[in-house]
Amino acid sequence: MSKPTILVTGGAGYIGSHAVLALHDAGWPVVVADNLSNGRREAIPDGVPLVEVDVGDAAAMADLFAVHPIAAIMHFAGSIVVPDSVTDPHYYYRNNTVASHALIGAAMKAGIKHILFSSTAATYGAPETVPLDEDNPTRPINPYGWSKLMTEQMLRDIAATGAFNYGALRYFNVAGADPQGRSGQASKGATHLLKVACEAAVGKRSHVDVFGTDYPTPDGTCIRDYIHVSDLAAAHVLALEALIDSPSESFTLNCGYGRGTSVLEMLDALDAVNGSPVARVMGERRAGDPPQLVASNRRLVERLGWTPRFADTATIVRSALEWERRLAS
Ligand SMILES: NC(=O)c1ccc[n+]([C@@H]2O[C@H](COP(=O)([O-])OP(=O)(O)OC[C@H]3O[C@@H](n4cnc5c(N)ncnc54)[C@H](O)[C@@H]3O)[C@@H](O)[C@H]2O)c1
Ligand SMILES: O=c1ccn([C@@H]2O[C@H](COP(=O)(O)OP(=O)(O)O[C@H]3O[C@H](CO)[C@H](O)[C@H](O)[C@H]3O)[C@@H](O)[C@H]2O)c(=O)[nH]1
Repeated sequence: MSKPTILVTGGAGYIGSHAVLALHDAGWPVVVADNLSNGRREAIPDGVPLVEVDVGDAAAMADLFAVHPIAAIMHFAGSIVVPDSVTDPHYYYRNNTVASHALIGAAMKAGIKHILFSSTAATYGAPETVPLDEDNPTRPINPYGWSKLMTEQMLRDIAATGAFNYGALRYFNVAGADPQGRSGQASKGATHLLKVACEAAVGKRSHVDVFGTDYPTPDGTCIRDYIHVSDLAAAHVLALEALIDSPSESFTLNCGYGRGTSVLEMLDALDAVNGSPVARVMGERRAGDPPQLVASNRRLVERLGWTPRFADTATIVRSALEWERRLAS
């Protein structure tokens, strides 16, 4: 039987483009909705239609749904920089929460029955203990985390009426690039640690700043759970299948490896792969950074049968560096 068509919002962006590749590789028809505010047309494979649209524009989304027979939505579109959400919370609530509300309304009118949502470990705030399972209290410490948690709440309440089922995937720190070199992180003004460090490795920056060396961690720098973007994309395909197979069940799942890596450990791994050290400047803490975020992925593995393929830190770093070299060449 042929597969139904999936709408990927934000499919021209970093993670969304990897999900588009995973769907496309597995034979799912895909349509991308992206306003290209932070995405790249080149990230979308040939043959996949791109509709340039703001997902918060309900009328434009209704037009899209009238033209394309969409069975399910993977909703990646949104704004992602935590410090920006602190300086401009109004914009973050608009582009994340309000736009999602409009998209959900248009999807309901079009009779779409499955929504997979990009949520975040930022919904947990600054937890006292790790690893975190999905029942940990959600107490965001920045507007970005709140904007995502509010969207989760809308989905939960509306799904309870039977309108659709949904999956909320709470990503931990997404890193790396497509092992075949077809996509990677390309946005300008990058702020993510490995991306910034790879830019320094290829000479686009003079150094990488280490934000805080006095955290209560073994080496004093923050600990995160870095997940390879292609493993995350594979989890999305499994989650989509679960939503379609069990239309009365919704779920919230952490996406990480259950492994903590400090900032310095990540930079050491890059130096090893690069073969020469990237200059580091030890600096002050960055506002809003929790000391540690590590996932328990027990539910993800049990619920979806997810098996990571690219978890090795050197593999993550190598793919990110190769992509950065490709961008620089
Ligand atoms: N990168 C991470 O580590 C991380 C971690 C947790 C959650 N997430 C979530 O994953 C999703 C994707 O993140 P990413 O890192 O790929 O970011 P990204 O900026 O590369 O991709 C987001 C895409 O959405 C598009 N977009 C933004 N607002 C839009 C709008 N209103 N209408 C249409 N398109 C719009 C952008 O043009 C871009 O292509 C986001 O929702 C983000 O919050 C990311
Ligand atoms: O140049 C840099 C960039 C980052 N860091 C440090 O590296 C760690 C990771 O920072 P990132 O900016 O790469 O990622 P965050 O942990 O801040 O946030 C990411 O993961 C979160 C969930 O864990 C959210 O989902 C968010 O959207 C996503 O950007 C932090 O301790 C940060 O202080 C540096 O030392 N130098």
